[in-house]
Amino acid sequence: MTDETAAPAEKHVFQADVARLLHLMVHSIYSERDIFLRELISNAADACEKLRYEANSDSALTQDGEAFSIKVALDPEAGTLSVIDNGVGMNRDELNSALGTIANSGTRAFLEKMKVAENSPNAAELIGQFGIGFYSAFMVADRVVVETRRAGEETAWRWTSDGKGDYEVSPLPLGEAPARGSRVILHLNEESKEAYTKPYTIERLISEHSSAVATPIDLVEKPGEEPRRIGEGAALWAKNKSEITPEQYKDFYQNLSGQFDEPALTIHWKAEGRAEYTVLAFVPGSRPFDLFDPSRKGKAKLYSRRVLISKDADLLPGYLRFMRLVVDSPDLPLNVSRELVQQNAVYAAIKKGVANRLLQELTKLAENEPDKFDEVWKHFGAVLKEGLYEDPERRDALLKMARFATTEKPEGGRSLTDYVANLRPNQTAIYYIAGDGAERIAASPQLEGFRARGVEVLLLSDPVDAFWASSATGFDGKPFKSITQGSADIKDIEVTDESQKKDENPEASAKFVAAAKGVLESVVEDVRVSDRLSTSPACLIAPEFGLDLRLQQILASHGQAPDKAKPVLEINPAHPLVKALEARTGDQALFEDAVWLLFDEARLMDGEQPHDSSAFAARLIRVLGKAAGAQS
Ligand SMILES: Nc1ncnc2c1ncn2[C@@H]1O[C@H](COP(=O)(O)OP(=O)(O)OP(=O)(O)O)[C@@H](O)[C@H]1O
Repeated sequence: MTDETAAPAEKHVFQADVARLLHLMVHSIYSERDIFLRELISNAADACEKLRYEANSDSALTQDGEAFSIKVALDPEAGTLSVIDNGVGMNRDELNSALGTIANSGTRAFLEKMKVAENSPNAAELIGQFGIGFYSAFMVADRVVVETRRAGEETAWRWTSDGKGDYEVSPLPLGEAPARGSRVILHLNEESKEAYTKPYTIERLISEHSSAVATPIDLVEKPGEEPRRIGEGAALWAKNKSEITPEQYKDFYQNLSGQFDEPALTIHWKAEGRAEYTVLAFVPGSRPFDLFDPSRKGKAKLYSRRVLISKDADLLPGYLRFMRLVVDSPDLPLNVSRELVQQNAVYAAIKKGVANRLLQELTKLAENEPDKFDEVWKHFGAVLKEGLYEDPERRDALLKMARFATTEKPEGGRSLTDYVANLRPNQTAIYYIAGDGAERIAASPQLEGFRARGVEVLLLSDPVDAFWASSATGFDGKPFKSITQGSADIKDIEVTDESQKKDENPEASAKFVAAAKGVLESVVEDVRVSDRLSTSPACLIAPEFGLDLRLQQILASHGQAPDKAKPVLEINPAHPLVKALEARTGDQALFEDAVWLLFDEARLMDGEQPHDSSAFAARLIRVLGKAAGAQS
């Protein structure tokens, strides 16, 4: 016996967050308790994959020759269920850090989310997405014992807890310990005892939730019985497509992603040539919780001949990070560190090949099954659009599949190909307006002249839009043009809405514009007559060169304050107010107040504050007073 096995048991208190998680488990998400088995089997499979990897550089770790397997052992009399693996196991330090704290960032995110939705009906999905794993055992057990021995080590440990606040770690005599790996023994609570010691229930749960696990699973129905194989543990991706059922693909996806939805698209192929590799990839049916995580990391599982190299390889460009996939290549070296693998030439070739193929498949879906693709775009369009400025090489392919809300189709789903087919005579550009909130931008005065001419405008309300749209060169030979910047270029397009045809007096307008410019000189670059207004009296436009107004706003909301260029105020000469002001010469005070108010009103319509709030208030009161006939 070593000194350590003679040492007494150590008591530890759970980290505060673990205690909270355990409380939540038992009280809020109790109805989803079946999930515990999937979580424990997934940990057991991970432990096997970890050891398979480590054994590559140290074959002594698996010299006993025992094949990797997971056993689920039932003992109806004792009321226990055990999940036993011969994977990597844990030493004392690993045990303390893995099963006493919350090391996993997903679990932390889960706790945050549950703060908001304590009794959320979607708790099961949340559990799946955040992978709270091991602690879910306490939904069905009033005591959990983990007996574990790290492969290659001469000490073993027993971890015990009732999940109520603390846990104990004590040495486990080698005679009682597994040769390698872990036994997770659940002493089932009264409500769970019967259900989870019934072989057919367990078999059903395993086939529903764990059938795609890449390690064989055996069931021991009661003590002394021979193990019976119920999961073959074959890597699904290595099989022929024709041998795989849609159910199996779905199970695999759910295991891989931790989500409970149906995949929106399943892509499975084998590449041969410079690098040989197999890919099984899925577009999720809903948004994963960490889609907009600032790290923007993808989640590809990378294997070399079924040995897991990395659980979350950074294989995909950031804008494809929503995809879930497995890549297995015999050409990837196993004897270098995980970090170095990512600098390998074969890895680079795989990376390129995978991204190209995934985009091709998305394009195909957009062309052949537009309704299905619309759903994908609804969930992930905002992410895919990041590729428009990040990946110039694939920009055209991305533009082709992109879908937009437009003035013709505010609900979205419009492609640029359809937009271009709908160009009006003399229309030379693809027009867009970018900004916060689809409804707000759809109500922008800058759109009026375009609507009056039947010119379709893209309504871009994702924050990423202002970035790509200002750098993209065009589509199908037509440049993109912001309708809140520069001149409108739509004079030559015929007005289709008769009611919007203007009755103008160019001379009076020129005078009005010159005088208004004198008043607003300090705050605008120019004042001019507008082509783009039909019902509003005025609007603001960014000058031709410089940053688009909306891009300035978006940058400011991200804490970056670009040097703001002065805007241009455009006036609608056909508006009754402007006409009245043109006609009413001689009241300079009223004219100045009115011009300032027009300027501030245009700012308000753009979601900005008035230029000077107290001056704005004073002017408003003065003008209203005059209108009401108040004595000054
Ligand atoms: N059977 C096991 N063998 C070896 N280590 C294990 C086993 N079960 C759990 N662990 C360790 O405990 C840690 C915590 O497990 P838990 O299931 O809570 O989260 P996780 O598996 O890391 O996260 P996720 O569920 O997102 O994959 C694991 O990362 C692993 O280090």
